[in-house]
Parts: sequence; C-alpha cells; structure tokens
Amino acid sequence: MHKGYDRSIADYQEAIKWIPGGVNSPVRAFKSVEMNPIFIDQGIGAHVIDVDGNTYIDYIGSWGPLILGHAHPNVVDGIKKIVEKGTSFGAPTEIETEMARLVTGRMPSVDIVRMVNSGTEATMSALRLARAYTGRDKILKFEGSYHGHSDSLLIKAGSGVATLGLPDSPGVPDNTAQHTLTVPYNDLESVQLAFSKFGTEIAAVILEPVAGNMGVVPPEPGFLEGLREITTQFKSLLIFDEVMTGFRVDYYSAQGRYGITPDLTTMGKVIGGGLPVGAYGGKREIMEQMAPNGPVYQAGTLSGNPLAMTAGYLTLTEMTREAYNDLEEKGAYLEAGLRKNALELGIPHHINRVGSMVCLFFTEEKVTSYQQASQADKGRFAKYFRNLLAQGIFIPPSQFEGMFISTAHQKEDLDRTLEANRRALKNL
Ligand SMILES: Cc1ncc(COP(=O)(O)O)c(C=O)c1O
Ligand SMILES: N[C@H](C=O)CCC(=O)O
Repeated sequence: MHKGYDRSIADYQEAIKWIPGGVNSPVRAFKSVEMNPIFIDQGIGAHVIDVDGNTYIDYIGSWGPLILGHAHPNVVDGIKKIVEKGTSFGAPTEIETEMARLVTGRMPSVDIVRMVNSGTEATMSALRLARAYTGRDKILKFEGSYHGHSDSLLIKAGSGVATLGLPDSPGVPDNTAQHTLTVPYNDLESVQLAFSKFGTEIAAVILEPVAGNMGVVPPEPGFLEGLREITTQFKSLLIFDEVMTGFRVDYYSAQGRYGITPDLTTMGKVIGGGLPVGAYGGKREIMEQMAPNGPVYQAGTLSGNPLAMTAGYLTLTEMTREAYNDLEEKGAYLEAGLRKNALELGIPHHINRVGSMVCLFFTEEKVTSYQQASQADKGRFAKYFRNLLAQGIFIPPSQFEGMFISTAHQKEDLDRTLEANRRALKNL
C-alpha cells in the first residue's frame, strides 16, 4: 500500500526556496509528468526508498551508473577503505593507472584514456581535441542526442532539453552554435549531404552509438558503418559518446557490440560506480596532443580522485561476461512481457531495447529518430508514469529517457513490474 507523498511534497516546497526549480538537474523535477518529485532516502540493490517510506523497484539507477544496483557491498566496502586514506591528493595515485589499464583493455579502440569528472567534461574535451587535431571548427551531431551541456553540444539536444520542450538554449552564442550541424539520427543520406557541403570543415561526427536520450533508439544496420566510412573519407574524426552505453550494453561497450572502431570515445556513468566521473580516450597519436605532452589544454582539480576510481574499478571488475549475459536475459524478459501486455490490451506502442536499456514508446510507429520519438503520446506517458509510481515502480519521468536494468534486479522484481505495467496500461 502506497503511503502517499506528504514528506516529498514538503521537501520540494523547501527545496524550491534555495535551489533553481528545487533540483540540481532538470529532469528530476518531474515537470513533464506533472507531479511533485519524490525525495529519496536510501537505495538497496534494485530498490529505492523515499522519504515517506515507500519502496520502489528502481529503473533509473541514478541515470545509468548503478549497473550493480544501489550500495553494492563490494563497492561500498572499497570506498570505505579508501576514504580513510584521504579523498583526493592532486597528485598521481596508482589506482588511476590500474583504472586506465582496465578501461583501455575493454574499450577496443582506446589506447590511452584521460579521466575527468563528468560526461559533459568528457565530450567537451573530446571536441576540443578533435578540433585541434583536424584544424577544423564544425562538428556534426544528431537531433535528440544529448552529450552533456557544453555550448557546442546543446543544440537540438535530447534528454531534459527535449523533455521540457526547450528550443536551443539561450546563452549559447550564435557564433558557437553556427559550428554545430545537426541531422536526424539513423539518416545516412543527411550525413552525406552535410559532408558534401561542409566536408572539409567538419572536425568530427559525435554520436551515441545507441541513442539513449530520446528514449532508447538503436542504430539501424549499416548506420555506424556508414559513419565510419564517411568520416574516414573526409578525414574527420568519429567520436562515440559512450557515456551511457560504455560498459552498459556489452562487456566491450557499444563499439564492441557493433564492431566499429571510433577515433575517440567518451565515457562516464558506469565507470564511476555511482561517483562523479567522465573520461575520454582513443588513438594514442590523437590523445598525445593533450597537455602536458601536446598543446591542447584540459585539467581538473578532482580528476581521477581515488574515490571515483575505486568505485569504478570495483564496479567494472564485477561486470564479467556472465553479468552481461544475465542483463541481456533480464532485458529480453522485460521486453517480451511489456510487449505481450500492450498487445493484449490493444495499446499502441513501440518497444526499443539494447541489452539492459529499454524504452516503451506510446506510438505505433517504429522509432528510429527523434522525430519519430517525439510523435509518442506524452500525455499518456505521464499518466502511465504516475500510475506505475503509485504501484511502487520508479521509471524515468520522461518519454525521452530509457529504463536501466541492473544485475540486482531479480525475476521477482521484473514480474512485479510487468503486473504493475499491465494495471497501468489498463488504466490509461
Ligand atoms: C550520452 C551522454 N553523454 C553525455 C552525458 C553528460 O554526462 P554528465 O551528466 O555526467 O555530465 C550524458 C548524461 O548526462 C549522456 O547520456
Ligand atoms: N538523460 C540524462 C543523462 O543521461 C539524464 C541525467 C540528467 O539530466 O540528470
């Protein structure tokens, strides 16, 4: 029995006095699902408990990092041990090298890697490097993709920007925005066209190899291969933004799953095990342009701090090949159940899934781009979200975000989710 939201409502009233919109990242405010956000007190495995004492099966997982679920004992123990020795030194530590060795061993295209503190920093730095390396200014990104909130990348972005229906953000100077070209995801013809006009000016194409910020949208067969060919032909760099997909969709990330070798890769989320992190890496020859070896500058007071490195290292070592097989099975089970319910109840729907990233769109059309994702019935989604929450199921509060399954989710959690999903669909 749900205990209501009284304390969350009171907490939000207090928060909005001191924090813009009451939240430190916009989608958390639950605006598009038209309700008060819930305030979380604790996470245990696949579950979170809110301040009113309601327990939820959690499919947000802190927006992807918590692939082992909340407060995994090995990660918690590791952090406790390391914190006793100090939190950050501003000098190299051995764990940074161990982490770099581990990450490069499992990111097929990455020879060397630099740690930063967020995915936003990772993509911003990778773009600066690509521009410096090629001597070109323009970049090409895809509509509805989100690569963090740096100026060049906040153009036709997905995630919270799409959720709130914002146009391109005020505050991004025109002379920055003019260097960002945008085309629809999965549309190679538009990429060709952009290259036929601006090919020699484009420093890089940046993309989520599985788009996860317009709901979940997998690459169509041939799309990633086509991008690799075009960028090679025009001597532009191909940047895979694996902040979300990295160590999430496969033991060897999306680039391993699809067998494509980008020039640069950005990472975040899972590699921090729930602590703030980002990273970028790639071909040695390109990465050696970074200071102190080369002239391209990027730095960070807390970059590579031992807490994030330890949490990330312990998370990645738990994520064996078997763990990814387990996630694949759980994902397939959930997908099949969601589809069965929607079909039996005659609800127009489309489900996209890659591994443990799943999205139920309230549209009958196949979703391969932001344009199609945005046709989904957002009002219906909001009603569905509120109904699921009242039944103790916590999914992302937006049609433009995907659900994340963790190794902590058990079959019983998935079954309870499917029963709740059936009731929510019936009540639409
Ligand atoms: C694909 C992708 N790139 C970049 C980012 C930015 O990462 P962060 O929120 O850590 O700055 C995110 C998520 O926010 C993301 O999903
Ligand atoms: N979709 C975003 C990142 O992946 C969600 C995180 C946020 O905006 O708080």
